[in-house]
Amino acid sequence: MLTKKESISQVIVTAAQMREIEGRIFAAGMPVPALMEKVAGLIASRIQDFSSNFEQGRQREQVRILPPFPCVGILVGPGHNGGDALVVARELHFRGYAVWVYLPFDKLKELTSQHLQYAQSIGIPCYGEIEQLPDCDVLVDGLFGFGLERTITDPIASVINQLNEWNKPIISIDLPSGLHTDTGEVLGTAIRATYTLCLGLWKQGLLQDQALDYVGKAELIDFDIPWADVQAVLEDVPKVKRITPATALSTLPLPRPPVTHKYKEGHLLLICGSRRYAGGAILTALGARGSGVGMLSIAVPESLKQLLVSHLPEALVIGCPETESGAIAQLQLPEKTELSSFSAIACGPGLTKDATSIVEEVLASDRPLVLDADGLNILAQLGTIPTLQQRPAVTVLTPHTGEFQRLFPDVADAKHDRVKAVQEAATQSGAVVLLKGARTAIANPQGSVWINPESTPALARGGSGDVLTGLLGGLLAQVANKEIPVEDIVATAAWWHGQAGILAASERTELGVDAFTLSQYLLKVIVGRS
Ligand SMILES: NC(=O)C1=CN([C@@H]2O[C@H](COP(=O)(O)OP(=O)(O)OC[C@H]3O[C@@H](n4cnc5c(N)ncnc54)[C@H](OP(=O)(O)O)[C@@H]3O)[C@@H](O)[C@H]2O)[C@@H](O)CC1
Ligand SMILES: Nc1ncnc2c1ncn2[C@@H]1O[C@H](COP(=O)(O)OP(=O)(O)O)[C@@H](O)[C@H]1O
Ligand SMILES: [K+]
Repeated sequence: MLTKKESISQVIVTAAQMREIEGRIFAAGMPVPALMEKVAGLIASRIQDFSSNFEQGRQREQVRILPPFPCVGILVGPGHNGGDALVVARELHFRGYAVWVYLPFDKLKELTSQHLQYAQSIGIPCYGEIEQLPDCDVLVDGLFGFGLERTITDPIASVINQLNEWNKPIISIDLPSGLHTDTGEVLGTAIRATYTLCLGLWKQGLLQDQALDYVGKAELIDFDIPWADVQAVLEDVPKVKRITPATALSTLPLPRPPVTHKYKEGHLLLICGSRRYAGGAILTALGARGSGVGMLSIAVPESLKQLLVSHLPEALVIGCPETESGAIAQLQLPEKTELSSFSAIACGPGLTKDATSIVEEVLASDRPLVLDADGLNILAQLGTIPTLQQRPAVTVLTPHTGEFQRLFPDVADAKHDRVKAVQEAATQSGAVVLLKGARTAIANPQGSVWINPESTPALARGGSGDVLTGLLGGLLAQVANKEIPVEDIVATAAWWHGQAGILAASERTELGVDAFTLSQYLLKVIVGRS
């Protein structure tokens, strides 16, 4: 059972949903100015943390950017994001900071205008021209929040560009001004934040790949939104959620029952590799090993059998007849073994496109199936995505953006709105779809989405996807008979994979996480945590 705090930290909303949730809070009697006061008070305290902890040595990593009592420049927009910023300015002023306000707008919302009047009355300098601005240590960005709907044009666009060029740390309130709240698209131009303090609930745009260059380090400022209001608004819509450690760890097949045997702990069949791509088969198998799966069988071309045995002595390696090009020509399973003997099948890494008949064969099986890499390219060529709906077991597709576009050419651009794209692909295909990226997104056919909120560019490296395929196949095999939604298992694999990358990068730098090393870090992620 998740605590309320954990549940809140999973929720992802669009601007329209956030507005509806806030509308309910106001309708229930919470005054708008009181909520702004509460939220901005929390922001001011967090900013104070960033500098005061510098002396106390707490949260060192977060505060390295700010000296004690930095001079703070506050950027104020016309709406309530600007209102928040003015309350922050007032609070920091009273707490002893040197503060100035920059307000490049004439027309303000009523509440924002009142806060401006008061800020001026207590002597906070307010400027309207960028040329007038004094130096400062940090900028607080309250230009636009979730109310931004139109493209930013000059003169504000050029103001934002100039402020970015100052190269100061910038703390954005709610989201970096200029980003679309839902898609993360840059609307003309946007503030490049060092930190984003997202208010109340995670905004979807902050978890879209195209926003990440602007978001910096993001954290949630929880201002006690009643859970009942969140539920009421999100009740009938497909949920978009962040994968958190609590949910991922609770999906792991741990602890094992005391009385069990290897086949009860899942039997995974991997079908991978070719003479040309031998390494992909090894990496996939190492990913599967990392999952703890009870029994691992690996079908590879005959000429790769010895190589696989030498790397994975515990696996049953099945050498298959090969095509002239060195791809698997035919699945030759051991006697009395059928595809239906396995708990799950993962197929694709390193196959080449010459293994078409193999992909057809696994698609015709009644087993949970993960298709990746050439498995996906072959599926796209076969044009049989519509038949996935009729498979008696789940199909999981794990494309990167290129593979995604080949598989789903009529789904709107996967670069523009990855959440919508992955939802459409899953609904269209009846498969669970994992769209790889910096913020990997996973959707089920009903449109529910998980997003992995943490990863590392260290994973942008050949072979790391193979490790994920093996890990995912191994997890699926272990929990195939349990009542866990498949998308939760896929999300757990994505989280585990990302965390292994983060851990490896923290010890070895982002250049030190080759795919083999990544596979060796899988175990370290869960030791002591589950
Ligand atoms: N609801 C609450 O009380 C709470 C809300 N909170 C805070 O409020 C924020 C949302 O506030 P918001 O709705 O006022 O919108 P916001 O993001 O400040 O900007 C909209 C303004 O910008 C203007 N504008 C738009 N596009 C433009 C463009 N391209 N170029 C120029 N102008 C443009 C637009 O003007 P208009 O469209 O009317 O011309 C409008 O005036 C939210 O992110 C959070 O920080 C928290 O305090 C918690 C309580
Ligand atoms: N910039 C990034 N940040 C975080 N994760 C990334 C990034 N780039 C790639 N990844 C992850 O690395 C993996 C790459 O997989 P893939 O493209 O299939 O590689 P390969 O086919 O070489 O194994 C995916 O899990 C993806 O989510
Ligand atoms: K902002």
